[in-house]
Formats: sequence, structure tokens, C-alpha cells
Amino acid sequence: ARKCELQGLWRNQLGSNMTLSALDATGGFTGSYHTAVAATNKQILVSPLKGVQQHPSAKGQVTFGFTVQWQFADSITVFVGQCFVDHRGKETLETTWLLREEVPSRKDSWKATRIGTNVFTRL
Ligand SMILES: CN1C(=O)N(C)[C@H]2CS[C@@H](CCCCC(=O)O)[C@H]21
Repeated sequence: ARKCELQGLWRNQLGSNMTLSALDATGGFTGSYHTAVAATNKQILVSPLKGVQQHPSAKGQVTFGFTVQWQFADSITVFVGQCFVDHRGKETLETTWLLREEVPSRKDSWKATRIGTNVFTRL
């Protein structure tokens, strides 16, 4: 069956790379995220991520979520998505993300969250 495994090296169309670890017994995983672009002009650093996936159904195209703790910005991104395998066995991760940056005060809170979609393919 076309099972879609999260473990390994993935790249998105922004040129970001991420490495996902093997799963633990409860579907938890860790990894690291290296972004090519950022909203800050600080030195970009590889950043840790933690996530969890659902147990595979018959189709094995699992849903997951993970959080990236940026090491160079006062912000956090959470991703939710699903892993798909096409008829040729090509895997993609379809994701939606929320990027929350730290703002000076609650009155700025309205402009602190960005949303986007993103597709990762195996490197
Ligand atoms: C490069 N990115 C990427 O591969 N994304 C899927 C989006 C969602 S996380 C963001 C980068 C945020 C970097 C930290 C910051 O600038 O606050 C952007």
C-alpha cells in the first residue's frame, strides 16, 4: 500500500529544508528546519521542531502537526498538514502554517499572525 512516511529530508518551494526524525511509540517526532528566507534580517539559524502525527489509516496518508521554535527571531510557526503519495510513489506534504511574531503590545496583536500554505517534496 502507498504508505507516506514523514521521516527524512524535505524541501519546500521557498527553498526551506527540514529533516524529520523517526517516530516514537506515540507518533511523536522531532526535527530541524533550515529556512532560506525570513521576515527578520538576522543571521538565519537551523531551528528545532517538535510534532506528532496520527497513526496511519488503511490509506496511510497521515495527518500531522509540528511547531518550529525559531532560533533567530522572536516568533513561532505551527504547521498542520497531510502526507500524500501519487500513483508514481511521489510523496508530498500539503501544509497550512501560522507564523506568530512577538509584538510590543496587545494593540499590535491584530497584525502579529501570518498564515500561508506550503508544499514540501522529498529531497
Ligand atoms: C521560510 N518560511 C517557510 O518555509 N514557510 C513555510 C513559511 C512559514 S515559516 C516562515 C519563516 C519564518 C522565519 C522566522 C521569522 O522570520 O519570524 C516561512
